[in-house]
Amino acid sequence: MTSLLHIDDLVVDYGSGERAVRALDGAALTVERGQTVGIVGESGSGKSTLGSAIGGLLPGAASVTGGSVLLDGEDVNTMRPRRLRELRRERLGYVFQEPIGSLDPTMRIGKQVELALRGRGTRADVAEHLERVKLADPKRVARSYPHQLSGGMAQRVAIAMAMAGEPELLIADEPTAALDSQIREEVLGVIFSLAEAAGTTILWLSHDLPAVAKRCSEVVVMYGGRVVESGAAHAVLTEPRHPYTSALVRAVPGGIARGQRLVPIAGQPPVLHGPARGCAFAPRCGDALPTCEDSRPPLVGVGERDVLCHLTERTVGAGR
Ligand SMILES: Nc1ncnc2c1ncn2[C@@H]1O[C@H](COP(=O)(O)OP(=O)(O)OP(=O)(O)O)[C@@H](O)[C@H]1O
Repeated sequence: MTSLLHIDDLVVDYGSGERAVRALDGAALTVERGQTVGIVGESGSGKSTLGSAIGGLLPGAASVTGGSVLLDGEDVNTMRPRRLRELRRERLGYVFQEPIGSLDPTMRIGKQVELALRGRGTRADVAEHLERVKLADPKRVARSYPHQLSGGMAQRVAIAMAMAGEPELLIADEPTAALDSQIREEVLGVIFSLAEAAGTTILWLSHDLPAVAKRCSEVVVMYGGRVVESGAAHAVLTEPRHPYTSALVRAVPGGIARGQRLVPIAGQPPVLHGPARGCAFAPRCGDALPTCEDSRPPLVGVGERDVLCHLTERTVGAGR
């Protein structure tokens, strides 16, 4: 069966010419139906660019200069605009960090939810969708305008709208980053339980490793616009193979696995202009070999996971 999402060697630049920033430098990823996938990595690793590229939602400054994004076998990059709009409407849902941005400030919430139900929803349907995201007084919320809601309420509305069409794939780009810590868990709980009930696959872009370890079946670790390690979330985050994943895990206060000390990652993530010559993490990697600086690492399969690393290649064997 065709994978729900298959991204191969995806290259995205912001701007043009020598100063163009390479946000994705050959990103590769496969997501199967029903998985809950956490995409993690420091700021600038390319998570949001990847999330936007899936729905053809990259800003005007960005251009796809290589690779493919196959949704159920169809290439998003070469799709006609009409087909792309149809796909976004019928199969994809997006939730962003700032919920207010996804709501129309001039329209009552009830009307917006009704539109998300493609105009087929009655008042009772609208109230039911608002109730599902655990809004205390759905009728009052339906009569409100976006500016009358708190950030947490607005995010619940945005989730209700994204899930209204029961999408096959929900892309949640740091949906709780702008919310108070006590409601983060509740909002995540709403997203994951609605997705489970609807059979929706989740791609959650996050900085929160412990939360990803707790909620996701798979994890994808990004660095310098590439996926450097991916596999079952628990296995990858408790026994990382890539030096960058190890460093990220060690940097979590309290640690993903007990007994690990807090170790900040020294140095800064790269801003690439054109393809990285070798491994983008090499300048910050304590285990780097001479080859890491000038030869791009191969993807190595280790059991059920993939690791993009020369060291792993040396210890495990040939690349995929
Ligand atoms: N609109 C833009 N114009 C120019 N450069 C951009 C733009 N958006 C992103 N970039 C650059 O592309 C690279 C990848 O950024 P991206 O936002 O995809 O990473 P991220 O992992 O989502 O970061 P964060 O966690 O901070 O959201 C970074 O170097 C970033 O500065």
